[in-house]
Amino acid sequence: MAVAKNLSRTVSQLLQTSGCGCQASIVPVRWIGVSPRQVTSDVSFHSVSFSETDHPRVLITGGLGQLGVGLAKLLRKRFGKNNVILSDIRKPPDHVFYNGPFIYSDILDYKNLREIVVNNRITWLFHYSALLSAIGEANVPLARAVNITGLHNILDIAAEHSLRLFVPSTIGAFGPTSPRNSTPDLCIQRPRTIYGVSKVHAELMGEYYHYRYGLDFRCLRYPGIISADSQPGGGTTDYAVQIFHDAIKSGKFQCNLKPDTCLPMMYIDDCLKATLDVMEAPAAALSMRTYNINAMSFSPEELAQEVKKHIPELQVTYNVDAARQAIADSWPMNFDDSNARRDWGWKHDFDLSELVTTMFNILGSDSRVAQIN
Ligand SMILES: NC(=O)c1ccc[n+]([C@@H]2O[C@H](COP(=O)([O-])OP(=O)(O)OC[C@H]3O[C@@H](n4cnc5c(N)ncnc54)[C@H](O)[C@@H]3O)[C@@H](O)[C@H]2O)c1
Ligand SMILES: C[C@@H](O)[C@H](N)C(=O)O
Repeated sequence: MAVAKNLSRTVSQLLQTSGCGCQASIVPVRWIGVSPRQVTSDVSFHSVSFSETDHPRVLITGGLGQLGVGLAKLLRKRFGKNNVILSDIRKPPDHVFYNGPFIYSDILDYKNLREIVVNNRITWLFHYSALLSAIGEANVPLARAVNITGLHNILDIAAEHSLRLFVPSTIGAFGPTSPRNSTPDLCIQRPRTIYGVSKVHAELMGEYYHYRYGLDFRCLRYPGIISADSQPGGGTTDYAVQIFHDAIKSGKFQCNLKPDTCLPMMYIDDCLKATLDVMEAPAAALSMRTYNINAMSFSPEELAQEVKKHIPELQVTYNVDAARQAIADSWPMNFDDSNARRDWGWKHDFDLSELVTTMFNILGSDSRVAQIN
């Protein structure tokens, strides 16, 4: 009886304790032995710390996708080139390899991850590795491994080494039973894709580690992100990037979503700015650990109208992909990001017309360069 009472007191204390009050001694440490390439025994695994005046030492996983290279550029400007390490399982192109530290890292290899964090004295981790919505449905076992098992590795490493951890979530973490117009931070989340399920899992696990072990977990739910100099990696919102490339190349675009499919979207600079801002926000400002962020919502039809202001001869046709359409129909149409705006001052800079003009400024100058060469 006494044991049961003690146990229930301990559990309720844990549930009430804020993340910051947790003890390091209860951090889950996986003992997996020492790899031959690992650091020598006189180095303390728990010596990594940085004061507010130091720059963080950053690792980005899955850094060669649509968002990672841009994030590394932004963080290197702020914290110094050598303080930001990009990693991925793919071979980096020259312009990435020669522009700052790059390292091979498979997030499914726990030992290797730990070695990288220890040897490089990492203090902040941005976890970008994932299989996105459409490609995840095409390979569920791989998506489950990368998005769920990989995340478990990241969480344990981050808790063990007291890292500040950023994990992006997505509009895809909501489903057909969530309010779609608009979708608040806290509401029912029953996504129907492995991508969405894995992202809800990431949100909940990150928050659990925060309250249970004091992990400094920070998470933003990104809308569909639009960028000019990096290609999307197999998502449902990819059409909104492809239209620019096809408009410039051929003046024709075949859209795989219905013309009136409205989804939240954002220009990459806003997305990366929000990511850095939430990581730099004082912990006391964060009333939650997972926030929606938003900039605009539009449909393919509305985007095409805006693109035609720059390329009036553009011809758009629709050849709907049933799988992608079903995903899009289950996602938010509008995203309520009022908590992020209130708590840490989130504010987007790009609306639809600025986004389209910026895309053509970048892609237009690129294509002119290509023609000259
Ligand atoms: N791009 C968007 O519109 C968008 C929107 C919402 C959320 N997000 C999230 O932001 C993050 C980055 O998105 P992105 O668009 O750059 O994704 P992406 O698909 O373009 O890139 C993901 C990267 O993960 C890497 N990867 C795959 N398996 C790996 C493994 N085992 N180990 C290490 N790396 C591995 C891939 O090689 C790839 O470079 C993802 O978590 C994604 O869910 C993106
Ligand atoms: C929305 C986002 O998570 C991604 N661009 C996808 O479509 O899968």
